[in-house]
Order: sequence, then C-alpha cells, then structure tokens
Amino acid sequence: MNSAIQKKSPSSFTGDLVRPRLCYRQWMLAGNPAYFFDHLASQFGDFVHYRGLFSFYLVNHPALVKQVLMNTHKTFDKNTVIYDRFRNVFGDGLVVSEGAKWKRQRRMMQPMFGPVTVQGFFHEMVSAAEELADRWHTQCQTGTVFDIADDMERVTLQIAGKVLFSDGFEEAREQIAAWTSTINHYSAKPPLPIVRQIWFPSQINRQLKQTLSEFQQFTHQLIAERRGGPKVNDLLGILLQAKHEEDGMAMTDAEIAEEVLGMIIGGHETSSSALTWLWYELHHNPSVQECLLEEIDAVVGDGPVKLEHLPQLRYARMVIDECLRLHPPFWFENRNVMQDTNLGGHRIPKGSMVVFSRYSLHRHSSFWNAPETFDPLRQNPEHPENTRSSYAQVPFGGGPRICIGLNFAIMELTVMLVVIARRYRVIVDSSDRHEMAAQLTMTPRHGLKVRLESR
Ligand code: HEM
Repeated sequence: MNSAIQKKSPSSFTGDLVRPRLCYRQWMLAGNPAYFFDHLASQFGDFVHYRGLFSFYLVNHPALVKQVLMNTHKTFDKNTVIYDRFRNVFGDGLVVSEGAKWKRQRRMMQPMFGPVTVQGFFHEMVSAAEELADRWHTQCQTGTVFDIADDMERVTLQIAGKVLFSDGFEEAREQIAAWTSTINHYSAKPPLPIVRQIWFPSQINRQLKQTLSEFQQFTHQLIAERRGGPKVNDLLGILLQAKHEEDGMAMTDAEIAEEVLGMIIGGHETSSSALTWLWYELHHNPSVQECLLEEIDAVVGDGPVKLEHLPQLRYARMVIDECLRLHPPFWFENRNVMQDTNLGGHRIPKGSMVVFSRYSLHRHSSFWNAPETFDPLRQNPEHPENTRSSYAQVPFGGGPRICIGLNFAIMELTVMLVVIARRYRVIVDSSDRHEMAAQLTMTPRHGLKVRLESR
C-alpha cells in the first residue's frame, strides 16, 4: 500500500478533464459501466472531470468519498437524473426523498432497524433458510444443475415479504415476485433522456405504471385490514404504530405504502446478489470454505443455529465483508451538488453530478494488497490493512444516508451462509458461463449454475 496516497489531503487532486476520444471504445466499455468507470479511474486518477453524453466528476479516493457521503444532505443530494428514475418507482420514500421529508422519515424508521428489533426477525430468516435447504435435498441427491441466483432471489424476497407482511406475503407471493421483477427490470435500464421519462409511451413504462398501481392496491388493502384488526408484530405493524417523536404524528397510508415498496425492493435484490457472490467465492476458495466450516462446526455444533451464535461467528462475518468488498451489490453512487463547492481542491459548480464506483474504490491498489484476491482475514479489525480509511470500503454507504437495513442484511447473510453451508457444499458447475453485469446491482450476468454435495 502506498501511504503517501493514503494520506493524501482531500484538497490536492489533479481533477483532469477528460472528454471521450474514441467513441467506439466508450460504447464498448459502457456495455459494462463498472468497467467504464474503472477504466477512467485507472487512466486518469482518483478525481476525474468527465464531459461526454453525461458530464460528471468521478471520485475514487476514500477522502473524497468521505467528503461526499458525510455532506450528503448539506452540500450534496440525490436530485440527479439517475435518482429521478428511482423516484418514478419509490415516489417520495426514504430511498429517494430529500430535505425535511427524508429527515422525518429516517427518524421515524431508524428504531425499526436497530439491533433489538432486527433480532426479532431471526427466526423468520432461519426458517426460510431451512425450508430452502430441505427443498434442495432431492436436487442434491440427483446431482441436478440449477441456477442458485434464482433461489437466492426467491429466498430473500420471501424473508423481506414475511418480515413485512407475515402471512399476507404467502397469499400474494407469486404476484409480489412478478411486481418486483418488473420494477428491477425498469430500474436496471440506463437513464437515457426522453425515452426513459415515465410519460414516454414505451412498453416498460406502461408495465411499470400497471405494476405500481397493482402493488399500491395490494398494500392499501393490507393496511386497511390491519387498521381494523388486531395488532401484528411485523414491519408493517411497526410502521403503522410508529409516531414521530416531536409531534406524535403517525405516517399516512400513502407514506407507508411507499416505504414498504422501498424496503421490499432495496431489501431483497441487494442481499440476493451478495449471497450469490458468496457461493461463487466459496467455491473458488476451498481453504476459506474449510475455515468457515470449522468455525460453524465449533460454534453451532449439531444443534440448531441460535441468535447467540451470531456474534461468535467472526470468520463468517469476515467472509461476508470480503465478499461485499469485491462484489458490492449497490456498486454505483451519484449525487447532485446543491451549491458551488470545493472538492479535491477544485471548484465544482452547483448542479454538477458527482459519482463513484464501489467496484473501483474497493479494489484501489493504494488501499488493498492484491485487491483481486479474496482474503477474508484482511477484514479482521486487528489486521494491519485495517489502518486504512474506513471509506475505502463502503458497501452500505456512509454518513447520514447510510443503509438503514445494515443490521438486517448482515444477520440475513450470516443466517443463510451458516444454515446452507453446514448442510451442503455448493459446487459451481463447469457449464457456468461467468460474466459480471453491473446494472442496478452487480450480479453474475448469466446467473450461477451450481450443483450440491451433501456435507
Ligand atoms: C447486502 C445488502 C444491502 C446492501 C449492500 C445495501 C446497500 C445500500 C446502500 C449503498 C445504500 C445507499 C446509501 C447512500 O445513498 O449513500 C442503501 C440505502 C438504503 N437501504 Fe440498503 N442495502 C442492503 C440491504 C438493505 C435491506 C435489507 C434493507 C431493508 C430491509 C435496506 C434498505 C435501505 C433503505 C431504506 C435505504 C435508504 C436509506 C436513506 O437514504 O436514508 N437495505 N443501502
């Protein structure tokens, strides 16, 4: 690691201006935008001013990323063309809201994602994982090759759905899966001008409007039933009970419906992508898999996994953190500059877009030794590599808009990892065609073809 670069002051970057020179190359790279941003950072440095079809400032240094994340809400906000596209889906929900509205919703919802409340969802996570492991029994015996990405998608949707709606999820499982699939498909498209505006009469826009209207009908009906019935202790029940600490006001039905949608989409697609990459990395790193299994056997033994086991599964946590470093599900971040500001020693005018790619930041060779190597031990808080800035790895973001579901996600990933890994070895099949795709989330483009071996 280069300590001079690590300690670089946030005011001393060159800020090279880059204009696309070879259009064909830009388009080829744009086929995978994570490679495009990686190319820009490796060619032009940690702070790049790019002028092309879209103009933006790319930051790829923890000091600059920290400045952007910490000042989101004061100097930077989410009023960008990219977030506008998400606004078409999430309305004014927490993921995209701004200013006083965001602050109010965040304060009301923060307690729902604290460690104690999240622990209440542990059994739901274990039973979804066990159910999947039971279902895999035949596939394992017959050596069937299947796409594990699909199953990770289904199980994380089931967890999010059950935690939010309890039994209401079971009744609408197939519909919810179809709605979330349309929304993910829409959100993954690049925000091209005009064509991607919600009023443009394209097929995907029509599908999105139809989906949102059906989803709204579903949640409003559920809310109405709940308001008239006994209290239920799922996330929807908690949202219905929540009161703002200052004025004691509850959320309106429309606000609850927006938040529910944000949680079900934001809360399952990300975890599903992380889990798929976990199986990929464990297959390719057999020694890591062995250490993980040793820890699981020592901590959990033969009995069921319990809540009190989780803090003892320290190596499992390092495996998860290392996976989120190499394969950050939300790989891309973007912000609007609210007022003229200084970034990296340069004046950035109001209305500019600042972006960063977690794919590149998490592989920055000045902060990570052998960045492409999957090495969970480097995630140990006592490891020498951990003297680097904590902003060298930000899979959940940072500052005021850090992911509200962080505790939930870590518990879910740990439970899934432990329950599945102690019963099966997941073997990536030779038919798997590996290619990384970077759309809304970072996933293997062709899924992940695997077969199972019993442990
Ligand atoms: C591995 C799983 C997950 C990853 C990697 C992840 C990552 C992120 C990131 C990078 C952000 C944006 C931070 C920013 O704008 O600076 C975010 C925001 C958010 N996430 Fe997650 N997330 C995960 C799971 C979840 C879960 C399980 C939930 C809910 C159940 C959730 C709900 C949200 C919400 C509501 C926001 C918006 C917060 C705000 O702007 O105040 N996420 N997440």
